[in-house]
Amino acid sequence: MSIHFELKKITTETLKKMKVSGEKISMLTAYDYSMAKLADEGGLEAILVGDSAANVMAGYESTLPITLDHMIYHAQSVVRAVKRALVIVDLPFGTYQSDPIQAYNSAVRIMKESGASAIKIEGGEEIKDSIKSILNSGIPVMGHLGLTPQSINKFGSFKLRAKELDEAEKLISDAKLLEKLGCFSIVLEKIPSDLAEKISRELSIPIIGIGAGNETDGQVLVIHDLLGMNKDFKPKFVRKYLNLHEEITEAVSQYVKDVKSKNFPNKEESF
Ligand SMILES: Nc1nc(=O)c2c([nH]1)NC[C@@H]1CN(c3ccc(C(=O)N[C@@H](CCC(=O)O)C(=O)O)cc3)CN21
Ligand SMILES: CC(C)C(=O)C(=O)O
Ligand SMILES: [Mg+2]
Repeated sequence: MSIHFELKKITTETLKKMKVSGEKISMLTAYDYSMAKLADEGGLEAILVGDSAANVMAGYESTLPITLDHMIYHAQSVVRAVKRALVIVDLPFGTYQSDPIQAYNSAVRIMKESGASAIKIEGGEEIKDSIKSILNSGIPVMGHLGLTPQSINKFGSFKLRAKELDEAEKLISDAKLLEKLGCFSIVLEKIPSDLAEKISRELSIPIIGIGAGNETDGQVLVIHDLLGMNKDFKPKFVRKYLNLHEEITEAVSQYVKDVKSKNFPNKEESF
């Protein structure tokens, strides 16, 4: 299969134009050089260095433990691989909520040390001063509303968000606020499809959904989920395009067999 898209760097403006023209935006996560290269060559518009690295890369139960230093390390690896996609980096838990100066310092470190093009930040009204201060320094900001995993200890579960009217109204007003502040895009996670559709229609910035139906302006998934690398994580919103868990464990056990039987290495593989 050949790469038939234009090899031109995607910008936040490209995503805004795609919304206007009705072309859907595809985004996946990546945390390391090899996977980011594959993702970029597959033709994604955006690559998210998600704080889901805490789960996927480091095996933590939640996204809370990952540090700014860890996120910068992942972002540096991804930036070295990517030629075309827009690289966006999650601000991790505890690096932006206390005040606008903390948020500014964290976002500036990511941009300075990784070379990424934008940051993503979880929350609405509560963190508006932090978002403003990042935007004021010229850093593009992507919002993230609905199921915000850094607040899992407040929510208590990964259940559908904004099912009830009061939470849906708060989400709509938060989304409008993020647009007004100047965010270039918003991720909506695990909310009813009709609510995500309404917000996508009412706002002029691109809305990227995960578990938010197919009427948003684009979609995002964790790449390991789409590749079927983790047997145990299968929420309803994931579509598995490969079953790499099976492929890889089978390859490894074939290798084990070959080593034990001295089938590997053979003459051609030896000096
Ligand atoms: N591998 C991976 N994929 C993700 O999409 C992801 C992460 N990790 N880590 C950070 C957050 C956490 N996310 C999550 C986690 C769980 C559900 C979820 O639906 N969990 C349950 C249902 C929980 C319930 O209804 O009570 C499930 O069906 O697996 C959704 C998003 C999304 N993010
Ligand atoms: C699932 C996406 C939106 C995310 O925030 C992450 O991977 O950290
Ligand atoms: Mg995240």
